[in-house]
Amino acid sequence: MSPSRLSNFPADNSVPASNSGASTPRFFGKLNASMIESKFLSHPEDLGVVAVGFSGGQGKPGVDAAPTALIESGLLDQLRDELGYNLHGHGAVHSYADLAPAQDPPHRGMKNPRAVSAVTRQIADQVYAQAREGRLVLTLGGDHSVAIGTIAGSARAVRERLGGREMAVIWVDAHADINTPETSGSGNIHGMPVSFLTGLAREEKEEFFGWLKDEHRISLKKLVYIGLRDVDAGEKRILRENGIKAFSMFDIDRHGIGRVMDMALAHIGSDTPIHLSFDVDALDPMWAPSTGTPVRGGLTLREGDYICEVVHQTGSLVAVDLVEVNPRLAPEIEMGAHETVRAGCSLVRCALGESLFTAAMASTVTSGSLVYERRVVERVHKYHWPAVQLNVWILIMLVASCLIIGVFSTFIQIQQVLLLPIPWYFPYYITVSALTVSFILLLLWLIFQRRLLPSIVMIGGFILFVLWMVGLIVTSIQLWGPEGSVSSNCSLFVFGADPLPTGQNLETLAWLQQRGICQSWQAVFAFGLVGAIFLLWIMVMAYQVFADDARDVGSWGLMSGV
Ligand SMILES: NC(=[NH2+])NCCC[C@H](N)C(=O)O
Repeated sequence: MSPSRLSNFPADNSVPASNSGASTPRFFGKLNASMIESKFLSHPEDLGVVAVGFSGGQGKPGVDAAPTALIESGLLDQLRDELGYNLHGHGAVHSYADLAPAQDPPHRGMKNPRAVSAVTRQIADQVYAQAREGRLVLTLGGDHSVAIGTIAGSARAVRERLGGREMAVIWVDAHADINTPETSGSGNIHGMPVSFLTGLAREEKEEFFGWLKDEHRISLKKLVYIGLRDVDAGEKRILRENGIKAFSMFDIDRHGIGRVMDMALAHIGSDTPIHLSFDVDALDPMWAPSTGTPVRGGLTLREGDYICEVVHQTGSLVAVDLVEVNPRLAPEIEMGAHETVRAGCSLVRCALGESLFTAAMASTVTSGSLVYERRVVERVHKYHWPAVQLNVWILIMLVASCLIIGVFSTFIQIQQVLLLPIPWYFPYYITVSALTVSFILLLLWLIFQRRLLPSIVMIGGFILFVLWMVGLIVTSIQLWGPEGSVSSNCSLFVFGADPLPTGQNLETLAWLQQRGICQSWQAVFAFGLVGAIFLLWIMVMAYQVFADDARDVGSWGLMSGV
């Protein structure tokens, strides 16, 4: 993070706001909004802009001045002149002063509940009105409570336009903002929007977010966090209990932003519209100091830009929020507000396709139909097999298989010596047992390679279980079947022989041999039964290992750093 990185900015961004449009080299002309084909927008070249000058979701004044600061720094001009969007609804920064209630005492501990509810309701309508037209919607906040409105509005429009389809949300933030009124320590609603949007927090009364209906809500399964590093205890519990996909700064350090985004987008899938809600405090205060709740150890500006770029490249983007820029804060940091606004502009331009514009201009080979394939995602699984149980299973199955092989090989020999035919199930059971031994060897090899996949174990276990059951049933029929059953012969002639032959003579030897055969039958049955049960057990074990993984990967399980 050398200061020289600052010089990476396009030159036009450092010129004072209002001339930035004029400073654009003329030959750029007006290009198509984006080189990426939009999957869900009918008018991707149209950008609905909602500028929200609202700060009631938290206590620090100034965040309501952000839209004006962003616009004055030339953001909208750049979107129109350089990225080629047709802007809609960008005429005014809304202050929602008319919605301020005369009195607004706390409700369930929430501060300014009536004001935030009324304003977000109005924002929902504004965003919906733009999104309904099949436009991309950009909301400039405001504090993060405004996302109650933006997401409610775009979720509703997506459902309506795309036949009830659900929308995913990528929430880039240092905070999870998923407190319920009851878990919140501050009472600030900018720490609660996600709980209202997912239905974790609910209210009947219209004036306290009772206007949020199912059509406005998003599923907890379609929510992905990126950049978390300051999560309240109650929020951690909510994330864990609901298995919410969350990539903390720890995950970004470990895997890198590239892999984290691959995993995040793989979770969402390529067939789901995406709403990107970007809180500028996800960036490290080094890049964005002027924000209400800065937390050190955040994203670099480049990482933030990258997130926006790859989300744009999916072609699934339907709406973008940029919130929590507060130009009045961090006056002690030289150019702090300017830098924060600049960072915000950079994020928005990336989300709206700037890098592609640059890439296409710079490339000598790409044409207008530049398409970025999303890389095939390789998910990292960490399966936790119960070591002791697995070892016991392997040992017992080995013993059972070897015993059955031994017994039936002996039986075959005996039949041969006695010149009797060999029944089919002798070689059958030997084959099944040999297969079991091979399966165990395969498992051992996979364990050694650290690639023991539950699916392999489940499929193998199931096939062997079926084969093994056939053997077990045939043995039972031989033992207790209707005619000349082994069991009754044994108890009658062998165990029940009266008097028991004794002494060193052929009769005694023959009796001993017969007793051995009878006992072998019993052992085969016993181990056949044990084997079948153990094969069931390994399938259950594999299923549990699989289920544990599904709960862990990429969700709170990876977030040991928070
Ligand atoms: N959007 C934000 N900056 N949120 C900060 C939330 C901080 C804290 N978790 C709270 O509930 O108050």
